[in-house]
Formats: sequence, C-alpha cells, structure tokens
Amino acid sequence: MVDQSLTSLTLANAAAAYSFITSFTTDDVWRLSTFGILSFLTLSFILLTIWEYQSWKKLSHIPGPPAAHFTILWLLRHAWVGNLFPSMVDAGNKYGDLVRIGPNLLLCSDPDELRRISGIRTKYTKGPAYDAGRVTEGDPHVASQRDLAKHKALRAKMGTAYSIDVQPVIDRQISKLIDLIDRKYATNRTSTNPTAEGRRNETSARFMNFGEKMHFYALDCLGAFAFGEPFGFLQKDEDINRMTQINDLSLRMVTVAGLVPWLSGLRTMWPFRCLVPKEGDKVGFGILFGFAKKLVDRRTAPDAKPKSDMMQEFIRSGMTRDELMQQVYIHIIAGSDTTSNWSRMVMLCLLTCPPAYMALQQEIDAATASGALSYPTATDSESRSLSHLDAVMREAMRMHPPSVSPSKLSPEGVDTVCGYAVPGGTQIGANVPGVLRSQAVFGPDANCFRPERWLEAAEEEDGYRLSRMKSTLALVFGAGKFQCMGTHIAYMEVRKLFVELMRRFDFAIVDNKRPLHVESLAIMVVHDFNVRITRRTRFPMLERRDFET
Ligand code: HEM
Repeated sequence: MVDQSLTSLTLANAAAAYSFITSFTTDDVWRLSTFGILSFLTLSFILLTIWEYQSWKKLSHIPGPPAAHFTILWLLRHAWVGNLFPSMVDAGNKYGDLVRIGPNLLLCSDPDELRRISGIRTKYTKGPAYDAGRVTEGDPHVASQRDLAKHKALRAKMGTAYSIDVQPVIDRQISKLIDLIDRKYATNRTSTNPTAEGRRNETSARFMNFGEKMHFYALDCLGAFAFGEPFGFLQKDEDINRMTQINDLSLRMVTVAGLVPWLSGLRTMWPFRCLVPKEGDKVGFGILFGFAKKLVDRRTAPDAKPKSDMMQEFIRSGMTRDELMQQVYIHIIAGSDTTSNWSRMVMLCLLTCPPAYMALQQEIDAATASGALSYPTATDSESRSLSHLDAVMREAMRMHPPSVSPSKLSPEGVDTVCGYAVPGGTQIGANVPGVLRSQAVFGPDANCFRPERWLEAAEEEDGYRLSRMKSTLALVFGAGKFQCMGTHIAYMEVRKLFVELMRRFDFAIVDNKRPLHVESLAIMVVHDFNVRITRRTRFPMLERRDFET
C-alpha cells in the first residue's frame, strides 16, 4: 500500500518536472546555459587568481624577470630558441645570485651555496626536472633516480666500475680517429706529386665535420669501455641508424620537459606514447632498447665469457637485469653529448685564438721532441704534465660548459639561500654558465677566453686562487652526492685526444664568419662545425697494427 502511494508520488513528481522542462522556451534554455557557462568561468577565474596569487606570493621577495613571477613561459621561450645558457648568464648579471626564473623555480649563481645544496649531508633532493631524463618506465637509472636512499645504493653498486683502466680502449679509438682523418680528410700542405691532378688531390681543401666526429669518438669510447666493444661509428664513418641526428633532435624536447615536468608524464598517454621510441624501431633511440636487451642477455648468459669492462663490474656488483639495461641508457646519455661538446669547444677556442693554438702546439712538439710523450699515443700521466693543454681544456669548458644539471628540490621548512628565505618544495637550478663568468673567482676579464689565467694562478704560492677556480669549474660536473661519476674519464678522453690531434695535424676553420652553429639547450647541440685539416710533417701517422687489436 505504502509502496504503491510512493510510486504514484514519484510518477507525479516526474510528470511535474517533465511539464516544467517542456514549458521552457528556446530562450530560457539559452539563458540558463549562458548563466551556467559564465558561472563556471567566473569560478575558474577566481580559483586561478587565488592560485596565481599564492604561487606569486610564495617567492615574490626574490628578484627576477617580471614575467617569470607568473609563468614559466619566459624561460621556455629562451630554451625553445636555443638560447638557454646566455639567458641564464644575463639573468644572474641583472638580478643577482638568486633569481626567480619561474613561478616555482630559482636560479642560484653562488658556488658555495651550490656546493651546499648538493653536499653529502644535504636534505635537498633531485627535482621533477630529472624525470625528463628517464628512458623507460619502471625503476629509473641512477641519474633520474630521485629517491635518495635508492640513488645512494645504486651509486655504491656502480662505484668499482669507474675504477677500471679505460686507457687502452680510449687509445684504440684515438688511433682509429687519427687513421680516419689521415685516410679521408687530411691533405698535404705542399705536394711533390709530378702531375697537376696529383698535386691538387693532395692539397685541395677537403673538410671534415669536426662536431660529428667528436660525437662518433665519444660514443665509440663509451661502447668500448662500458660494454666491451665500440659501436663502430669511427670505423664506418657514418651516423649509424641516425643515432646522433635523432639524439640532437630529441634534446629540445628533453629540455622543455625538464622545465615543464608534467610533460614527461604525457609520454605514457595516448597519442604521445606513439611518438616515444620503442624496441624494434629502425632508427634512433628505439635501437638502443634492442641493443641494451641483447647486450644484457649475452653478458648474463650462463656460458658468457667475462670481459674487463664496466658492464662486467656492474654484473659482479649484483645488479638486476633491469638495472643493467638502465646502465646502457645512462652511459650513452651522460657520457657522449657532454664529452663531445667539450672537445668541440676546445677546438673552437683554439681555432679562434691563435696565441693559444700556437702555445699548445709548441708545448706538445717540445714534449714529443724530448721523448716525454709515448708513441703512438701518449699515456694519460704524460698528457697531464702538459700545463698549457690543461689550461686550454679548463678555459674552454669555463667559457662553454657542455651541459647544465637539472634543478634540485628544497627540503621541508624554510632554508636560507643567498640571504633569501626559500620555502620547502621550491626548485633551485644551478646557474653554472653564470658562475663560470664570475669576476670574483676568475678575474675582471672573466668574459674572455684566456687560458693563461690558469697558469698564472698556478704560480701563486698559497694556491688559494687556483683551488677556488678549479672547485668552481668542477660545478660543471655537479657536486656532492649528485656529482658526475665519469669526470675523470671525460678528462682523459679529451686530454689524450688533443695531444694526438695537435701533434699530427693542423686545423683551420672553413667558414670564418660562422665557424659553427650552437643551440644552447640543457645540453649544448652543435651543428656544422667544419674544419680543414693538413698533415704536419714532423710526426709519423699510424700503422694499422697500432690500433687493430
Ligand atoms: C664533459 C663531460 C661531462 C660532463 C660535463 C658531465 C656532467 C654531468 C652532470 C652535470 C651530471 C648531473 C649532476 C647533478 O645531478 O647535479 C652528471 C651525472 C652523471 N654523469 Fe656525467 N658528465 C660528463 C661526462 C660523463 C661521462 C664520460 C660519464 C660516464 C662514463 C658520465 C656519467 C655520469 C653519471 C653516471 C651520472 C649520474 C650521477 C648521479 O646521478 O649520481 N658523465 N654528469
């Protein structure tokens, strides 16, 4: 009975509602929907304003470009057009040691603060920008690992691999490069060939893309000391599977994803996941996945013969299969663009500064003549004794750092950075390009490429200035618990390479007006760095037996 009356009541209500709705005219519907949309927009606007105000207020006491207080677009614009490092230097010069460059992003140019932020006992963690460096889902590689405990454990497992002797394999890649240059790109300064055609062939202006060859060299070194064999870039003298080309193209997206961290999350969603490299791709990074899988399968097979490379040490340290695969990715990402950029900038600085070029050549010639440098490749300790080479390498890196580290995340509570209160959860980036132009550390001519500053500082008795210059430059490799693990390897690769290049060849710029094209992203990208190479007569080239073992 009760049920029946309820049903009739509900039906009566529904009928009333229906007749109410059907009594609406088109105008009523139009007015109602306009009202709904306007209310929604007003509410969204109010919430957005409150959110913007709170986010602005949080760091409003820290100076910076006005637009950067409200939006990351200021920084994105500089990154997108490949002008990231110069804009960082400018911001530091204009606004001081701590600058607000985004609603929740600060840029610090004080070397002591940067060392503290990354120090061994720091409570700062890796910020969300590190997610942009992740290659696959699952556990990240060491560089993208943001969990401090997991990061520490992974670094500990990796430690011994970095103490293996990488010198012999680096020597072989240097010899391959020298041989390639000699066979394919170098010409003679003069020729005694009896025919005009012969003379032209021996002296005509061929040129080599130095930037590209440096990438080949760095990748082959990595392949050889990390995974037991070079990738073969130098041997084939070609961009195998367009690896370097696609790498360069992807760096713009990686930089943008580092500045707008939520973009990294999109790669797992449709339709973006279709664009992400995957195993089975015929070109680019996808090839890496297949390579990593095959390599790890081969090296962990029960009948695998142990090798003396880093991978063997990683296996010995008890890494899981996934961790071993991640090692392949991180080494290729961390160790190839960076080192090749350094070599490129050393060459650029030498070519555009004749006194430095001549002084270095004389130093290497004198050491060769006195028997202080071995043949066919000088040892690392012999190369270390070349003080001018050391000064040129450091000065080139100071003027043109190869990369910048992603920003760190401040701990809970309030920290004081450069005298400003910084609330927890704020991202702080290192203005390394700016720090390296510090007049307080490097002198009033810090904007000038002048390797002599390192030699002068080395002559001072107390050693204070030199040690301050060195520790400030070292920030290029990060600091403390986040510091680069391959610093000594990068130094060795570049130092040894330049001894052998400079004693065998002379180099000259091809396009004097624009020697190269640089895109300043989170990692510098270099295009069209063409050089002309002539053989020097003083020093013998290589025999094939010198490197085909
Ligand atoms: C000129 C050459 C190089 C430069 C400028 C450079 C720079 C850097 C920077 C800035 C970081 C991040 C630091 C941070 O998170 O604060 C890093 C991390 C790393 N680099 Fe390098 N790097 C170079 C060469 C290499 C090489 C040759 C290798 C390997 C053979 C390597 C292996 C690593 C690894 C494994 C990490 C991750 C460290 C961690 O997160 O604990 N790097 N590097």
